[in-house]
Amino acid sequence: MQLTPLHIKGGRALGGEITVQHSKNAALPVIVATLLSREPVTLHGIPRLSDVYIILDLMAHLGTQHKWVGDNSLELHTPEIINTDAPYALVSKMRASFIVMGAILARAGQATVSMPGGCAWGPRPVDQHVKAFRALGVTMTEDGGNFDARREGSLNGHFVFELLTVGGTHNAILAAVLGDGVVVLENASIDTDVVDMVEFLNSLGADITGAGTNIITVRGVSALRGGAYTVIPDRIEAGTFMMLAAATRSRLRIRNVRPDHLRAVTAKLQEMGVSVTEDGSTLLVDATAGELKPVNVTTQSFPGFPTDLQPQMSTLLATVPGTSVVQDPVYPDRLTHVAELHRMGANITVSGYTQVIQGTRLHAAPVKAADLRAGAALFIAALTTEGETVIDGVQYLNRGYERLAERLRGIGASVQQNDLALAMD
Ligand SMILES: CC(=O)N[C@H]1[C@@H](OP(=O)(O)OP(=O)(O)OC[C@H]2O[C@@H](n3ccc(=O)[nH]c3=O)[C@H](O)[C@@H]2O)O[C@H](CO)[C@@H](O)[C@@H]1O
Ligand SMILES: C=C(OP(=O)(O)O)C(=O)O
Repeated sequence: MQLTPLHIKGGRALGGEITVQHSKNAALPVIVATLLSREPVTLHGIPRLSDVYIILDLMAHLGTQHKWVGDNSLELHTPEIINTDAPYALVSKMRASFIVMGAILARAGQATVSMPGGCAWGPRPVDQHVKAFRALGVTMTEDGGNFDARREGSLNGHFVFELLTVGGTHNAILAAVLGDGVVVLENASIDTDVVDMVEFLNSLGADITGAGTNIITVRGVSALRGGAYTVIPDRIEAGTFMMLAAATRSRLRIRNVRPDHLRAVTAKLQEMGVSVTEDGSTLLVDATAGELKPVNVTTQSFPGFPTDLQPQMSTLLATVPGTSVVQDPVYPDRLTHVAELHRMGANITVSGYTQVIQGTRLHAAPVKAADLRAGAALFIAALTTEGETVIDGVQYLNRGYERLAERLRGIGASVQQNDLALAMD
């Protein structure tokens, strides 16, 4: 859905407190994982985001009935899988939806899922998903832009991922939960979103051990029961607000945080001279005292510095005097924020996946988000500048930040939008 642009006037410090939503990237696989149970499941902490509506559309096609209960709780029930395909029209809207393959395969024995294709910042390969399925006994064929997966019996065996993949680990676990086989995944992702999905599945009766380590063992069970679960807080949204506080030289109290999910981010901000204090599930970020220092940042899989915070960090560093170097080997083409920041006066030179950033004072300009975290980078940049910045491409922000304009206004930001309505279910 096309949304009207955000009009942001910045250049002044923000203050007060902001509450972080629950995690988009944990909620999506947990929602998909409900496909494995015939019983009703209630999920709490589901952010009202366009990505969530897209996955719910896809699941409705597969046979899931859903009902929102209050603002952020969702009842889901999949008594039967009524279709075993995930068509291009639905998968292409959100590449992460490829993990429905594992869940459909587990429940129905066969799945046909459209190839996810590339995205605004480069290729999003699924070769590791496919290799894992094959190694575990699934017959995989490719035809007409679709992957077809079939299993005769239960999944069984070992697979060593060639690289750390969050979605690949989700997919392989989902495929192995039901049945009587034993699957061992080595070099598995230790990401918080993998751990959250496993804790959810185990709460329904799955038998998965080792989540949060590089070796995950899935022992098949005959069926899952229903239940209720609350998704973890969104560490990427929390990190975005931490960088917003630093970039606007503000003092912000950020609530509903798992500080242990943000250690790499906290350490980098502290290295820059930002004060970050933990108090239970609250972080106090204070960038009001003294000049900030430039730093070098390289993205890594969890627990390293997340690629999903790279554009926001690059923007913060674009405001810090001196030279910083930011490298994103996880997604080497994730650079759509750079040309837009240039329009705002940023001094960033790009070579491969390396940005060399000379800090300066940014100025307002009309800009356009081409993807979600580039959009986050732009609202941070806008809030550092005097004058009015108009940000187009707001539909990308609605993929990941719930009621953004309203919540930014709550910490003193001047953010206007004529039509903030999200697509409703
Ligand atoms: C909805 C969701 O949770 N998305 C997140 C998830 O995406 P996603 O799960 O798609 O990302 P992966 O962890 O799979 O990707 C990590 C790296 O592995 C590569 N790769 C991945 C799979 C594969 O089969 N082959 C391959 O080469 C990717 O190109 C990338 O370089 O983790 C990414 C990395 O933390 C985040 O940026 C995304 O926000
Ligand atoms: C890139 C992201 O999501 P996706 O993997 O769905 O594109 C993100 O959350 O920053």
